[in-house]
Amino acid sequence: MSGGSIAARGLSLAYGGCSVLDGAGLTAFGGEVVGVLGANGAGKSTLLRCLAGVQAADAGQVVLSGARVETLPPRVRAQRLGYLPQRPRAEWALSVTQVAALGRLPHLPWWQGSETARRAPEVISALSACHLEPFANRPVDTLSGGEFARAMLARLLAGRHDVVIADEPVADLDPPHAVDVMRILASEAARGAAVLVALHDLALADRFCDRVIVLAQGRVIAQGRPRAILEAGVLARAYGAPCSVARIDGQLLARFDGGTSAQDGS
Ligand SMILES: Nc1ncnc2c1ncn2[C@@H]1O[C@H](COP(=O)(O)OP(=O)(O)OP(=O)(O)O)[C@@H](O)[C@H]1O
Repeated sequence: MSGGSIAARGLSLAYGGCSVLDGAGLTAFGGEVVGVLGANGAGKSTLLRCLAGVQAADAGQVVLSGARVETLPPRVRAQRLGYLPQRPRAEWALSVTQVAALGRLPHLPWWQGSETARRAPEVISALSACHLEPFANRPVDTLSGGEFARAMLARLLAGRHDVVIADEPVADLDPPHAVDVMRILASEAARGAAVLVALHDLALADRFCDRVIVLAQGRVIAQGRPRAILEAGVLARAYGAPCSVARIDGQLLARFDGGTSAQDGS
């Protein structure tokens, strides 16, 4: 195992005096999938952006495999840490293979261009893992929402990072593809990566995460093994709604007042 890790300590951030992160901290070690949960606006994406080094916090530290993230040269950081934002965009109509190959560029010397990256075994296996072979030559701006999300995941996987951060990677996916993506993230952890994933699907979090971290109003209100944390009291606090929790045939069912969120995908 590569043994990457990422830790945040005391991250705070405010927009115009309005606190978004309030002393948030977490650690993810190589070999584990850590789910980041919380209501809309709880601060999940902001926390993950700070961890990825694409946004600076007002206070606090991020340590990537033992080094303060801001001290790492951008290329080294890009080699060690892969980040999939919540709503990734493609600015050009590159093919799916070209997009996946972008994930290899930090690992290649400057004189080897995108042609080398496109042929890299990491790119080919990432396309295969994301079931993208039929789309390999398609411009990404012709893909459906879920196909596009998988192409962006392939770019992330092609980087073979020590730390993988994915912000709601299953949001656009049908249930079987959502399960596939969680299995892929679990296999990233199995090869030694520390995986952090923001999720709204509580059943997938319960099934695939080794630990979960629950955010509310920019603070970590609970963390631990899913079976211990995903219970009615914590979820009601996190989502601000009465909640009951059952496990039927091992699958988590979280029912919120006003509707049932029969979490899909198991
Ligand atoms: N640039 C900004 N200016 C002002 N407020 C912002 C800005 N970016 C984020 N926020 C606010 O910060 C809070 C946290 O946003 P964030 O995107 O981190 O939440 P989230 O937990 O990822 O939510 P969701 O589940 O809806 O994706 C929200 O209330 C959001 O409106």
